[in-house]
Amino acid sequence: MDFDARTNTPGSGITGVYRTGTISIPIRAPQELFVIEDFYLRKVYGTGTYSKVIEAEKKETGSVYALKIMDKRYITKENKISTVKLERIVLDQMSHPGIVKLFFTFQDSRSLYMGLELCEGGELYDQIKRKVRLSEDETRFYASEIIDALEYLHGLGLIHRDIKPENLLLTKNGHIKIADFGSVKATKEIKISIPPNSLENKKACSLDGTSAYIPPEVLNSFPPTYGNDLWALGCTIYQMLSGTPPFKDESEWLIFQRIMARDLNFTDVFSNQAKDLIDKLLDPDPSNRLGMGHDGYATLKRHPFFNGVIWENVRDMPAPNLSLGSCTKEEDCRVQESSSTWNHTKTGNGSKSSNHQHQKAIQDGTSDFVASTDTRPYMFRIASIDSFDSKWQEFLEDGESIVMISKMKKINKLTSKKIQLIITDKPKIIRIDPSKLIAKGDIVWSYNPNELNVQLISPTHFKIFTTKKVVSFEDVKKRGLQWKKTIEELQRRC
Ligand SMILES: Nc1ncnc2c1ncn2[C@@H]1O[C@H](COP(=O)(O)OP(=O)(O)OP(=O)(O)O)[C@@H](O)[C@H]1O
Repeated sequence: MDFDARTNTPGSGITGVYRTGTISIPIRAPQELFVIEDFYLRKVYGTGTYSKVIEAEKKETGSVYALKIMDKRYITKENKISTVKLERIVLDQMSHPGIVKLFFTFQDSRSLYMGLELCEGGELYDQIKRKVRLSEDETRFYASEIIDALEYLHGLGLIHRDIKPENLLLTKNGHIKIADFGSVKATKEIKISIPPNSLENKKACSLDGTSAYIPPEVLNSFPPTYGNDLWALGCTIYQMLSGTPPFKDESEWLIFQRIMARDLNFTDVFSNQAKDLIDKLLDPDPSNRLGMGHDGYATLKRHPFFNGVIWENVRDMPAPNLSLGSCTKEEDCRVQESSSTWNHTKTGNGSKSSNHQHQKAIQDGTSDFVASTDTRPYMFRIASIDSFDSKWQEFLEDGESIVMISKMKKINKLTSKKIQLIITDKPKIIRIDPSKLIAKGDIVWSYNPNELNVQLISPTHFKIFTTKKVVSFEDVKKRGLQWKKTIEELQRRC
């Protein structure tokens, strides 16, 4: 990541240039030469798969931000560099009251930092949980603000791909801001500058998003469309009104079955208008969903559920009262403002933990936040992320990219072995011993499903059949279906 923070174009709001290959993208939020000690670190707002978000006050100015701290080791190990770059570039160029703002970035040897607009009201998810379910007026308010922001996002040619109540944050005044652009996808209609290759459909066959909000066409490996976000909006509106998402079950596998079967049930809490709106957003055909027609969002906004909403001034509507949690100061997990830096290793299973889980972990002493002192010279601490080569690159040929990668167990009759399974866009299925970093041989690729196919035994167990052998795997992250779909999609590309 090559960034010239000193380039300043007066009057344009542009404060620097992001260089990627031969392309230069003007950027507004500069990469600063800050260090973590420049901030008072306060409440932990949440943890993501490879990040934590902490309230941080800049000591010098008193300005308060949501500091998103991302673990470089994890980003490189899981091949997320391009994802993080795209999120940063996209956030930088958006300007809408319904989308969280990026103010600056900086980095040290361990982490990348994004200084984001703080959303003190927490997640919409917490509001739903605390109130059990939201009234139709409250739902209308939040849905209108989400639609306003989605219309802007789609108008720029971007698909969010992870719309859900956890990624819809609230300001202290109770207004919605869409956050977490880690799954964002640029379409061919893109109207902002993005790094080269971001349009390549490398991940078309991967299951991005959160299981309960994934639309059926994504489970069927179709490329993403704006319709993905409209399906997720339908699920979110359902969840606001009833307290739970429409497709829920004990495992991801069972949730997917319900989505595919469109097993949608409405209880008495739904008015006819709400039912009709949700039904039309959860249309199995993405091109039929409200908001996807030739007049774009107009039909969606005209739906009777939104009667009375003045779309031109949607952000001026009075927000519902926030139901605030009973966070005590002790739970606030305040951290000392000493010259500490943070050892932010990835959280256990990579899943997101809520503030409460995290605060409990801190009380239990099991938090993965450990104060430490980085004694390395400053120049080392501002090394660019591009200098951190992914350890898997050596197993790839020039120009070959990873489509999917998982750590799992290869099950033999009596034993099992840890293995890193990688599938590339070549396509090639590579097995690597993750501790010795030695290639354990490829699984012979074939475009013919009679010669290579995947059988799903359970969400965690799957077998890859080739003409020569059968290899059995256990993926504790339950990505068996994802592996099956990915292999099948790559076979279809032939
Ligand atoms: N600007 C913000 N203000 C307040 N809280 C925030 C902000 N951004 C994120 N959070 C909180 O931090 C949590 C983690 O956010 P983060 O973006 O790091 O993870 P994520 O990308 O949502 O997770 P994952 O990578 O697993 O999808 C969010 O769910 C949210 O509760």
